[in-house]
This record gives sequence, structure tokens and C-alpha cells, in this order.
Amino acid sequence: MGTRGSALALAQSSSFAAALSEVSGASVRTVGITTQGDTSNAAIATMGSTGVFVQAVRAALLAEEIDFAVHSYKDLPTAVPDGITIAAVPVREDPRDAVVAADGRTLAQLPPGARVGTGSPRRAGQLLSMHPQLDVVPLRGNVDSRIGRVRSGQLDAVVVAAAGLARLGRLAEASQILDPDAFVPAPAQGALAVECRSDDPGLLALLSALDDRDTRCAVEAERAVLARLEAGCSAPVGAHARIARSRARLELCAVITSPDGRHRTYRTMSASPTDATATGHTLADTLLADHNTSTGA
Ligand SMILES: NCc1[nH]cc(CCC(=O)O)c1CC(=O)O
Repeated sequence: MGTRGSALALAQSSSFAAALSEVSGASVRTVGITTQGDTSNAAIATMGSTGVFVQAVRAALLAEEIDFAVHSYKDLPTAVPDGITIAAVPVREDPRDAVVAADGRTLAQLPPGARVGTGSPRRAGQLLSMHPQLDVVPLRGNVDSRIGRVRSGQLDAVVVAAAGLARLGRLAEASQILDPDAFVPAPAQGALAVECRSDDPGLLALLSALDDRDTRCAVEAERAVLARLEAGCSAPVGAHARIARSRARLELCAVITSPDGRHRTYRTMSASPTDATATGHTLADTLLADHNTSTGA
């Protein structure tokens, strides 16, 4: 099993490995892979192509240095390369964003000018649109160092994925969990994608035992929004889907903001779960047309 070497990547891949061993009896050996995303100090949004965390892991997979890889799904580029298949999308962790703030404050309780760190244009745009009194400052690094900026007093708050906190056993440090219908998470946030080589049917079958149909469907709809907008992972687009009322309905919401938060376009759509991709595309078209109208583009 290939994985990045960060604490978060190791936590999520080792819990997947444990689940795989449990259902299949297979023993799993972990191979840590360093990626450009781990070694560069540049802001994620300036690193150009999407998938800075992913390319080295996929190269190792195609070179048969590893047999399968566990990725944070939201970090994957929307196109899956030839020769690689997503064999499993396990049950999703909490998809929501979370605030870690000094003195346990919520965003609404932060004073004007409070410094809130995030490196994500999606989070920055939504923060400013909802709370224009805040001073959003660029930030990157692992979850531990981002929370460290709050604990040291350099920042008043940071916004991170609840899933990241949960996987590190630190969800209790969140002072607010943001409603995903109001502050829309990144497409596929909280989900994992387990990839293997397409020509490895035995392993494909083994891994697919841990695939969760509802998670795959929700993520498919969210990622279809992103793919249709041809936006990379750093574009200010949020999308969140859930499967409601015992699989009868797919409910999808999506948001685009301008980077300064002055324009925010939010739309929802409900459809059959069998139409996940088409629903994502349709919602993206509506969203983009309405956003362009409101910004005068
Ligand atoms: N962009 C980095 C990243 N990629 C995956 C997660 C954890 C959440 C997840 O699994 O979706 C994080 C941290 C964060 O966004 O705070």
C-alpha cells in the first residue's frame, strides 16, 4: 500500500489497511512516498497543475513499486490516468469544514479584523462572503502546524477539514463545525479513493469489498460539478451531496464565490442517485451561468 508520509495520510491509510485485513485476511505493508506537495513551501494555489500530492504516488503504482494507493479523494485531479482504477471509495468521514479558534469561538464571535488562516480559495471566498469583517490570511502546512498558529496566538482561527481532525483524533479541538449547506465543503472532502492498476483484477475485487455505494454516488455528483467547471482543486468551488431517504434521492448543493467573497452563487438540485454525474454537470452549468450573470462576466 502506497501512501504519503504525513500524519494524516498515515492515519487514513493505516485505518484502511486494518479494514482490508479484517475483511480479506490480507496482510498489508505500507510504503511511504514523498511528493512535491510535501516538500515545497509554495502556496498550494501557486503550484500550477492540480494533484501535487498525487503524481508521485500514481507513478509508484504504475511502476509496480506499490499495488494500491490510498488518497484523500479531494486531492485527486478530476481525470483518472490510463491504467489506474478507483477500486474502492470507503465510507466517508465527516465531510464538513471545521473552525479551530482561540477561546473556543465561532466565526460569528470573532471580532472585526480577526485573522483567520486558510490556504484554500474556496474557504477564503466563503469566509469573506459570510463574515466580511474577518481578515483572511494565507496559510498552509499540515493540520498540526495550522492549529499551532492558533495556539501560539499568531492567528485567531483556522478553517480545516473536520475529517482531518477526526482522523488525527483531534475533533474535540474544533470550536465550530460548519453547516455544509451554508459553508460548502470541497468536492469529495472526507472521502478516500483507493486506486490500483486496472490490469490487477484480483486486487480490484479484494479492494472493492470496502467500497461504499452511497459515498461513491455522492462523491461522483460532487466531482462532476468540479469537472464540468474545469476547475482544479484550488478553485473557489464547493459541492456537497447526500443520499437521502434510503437511497431514493440524491441531494446536491454547490457554491462559487469570487476570491474576495463579494459574489456568492449557491444552487441546489435533487435527482435520482442513478443520475449522479449528469446531475453534477447540470448543476454546474446553472451555477456558472448564474454566477457570470451576477458578476457581469
Ligand atoms: N487539502 C489538504 C487536505 N486533503 C485532505 C484533507 C483532509 C480532509 C479530507 O480527507 O478530505 C486535507 C486537510 C484539510 O483540508 O484541512
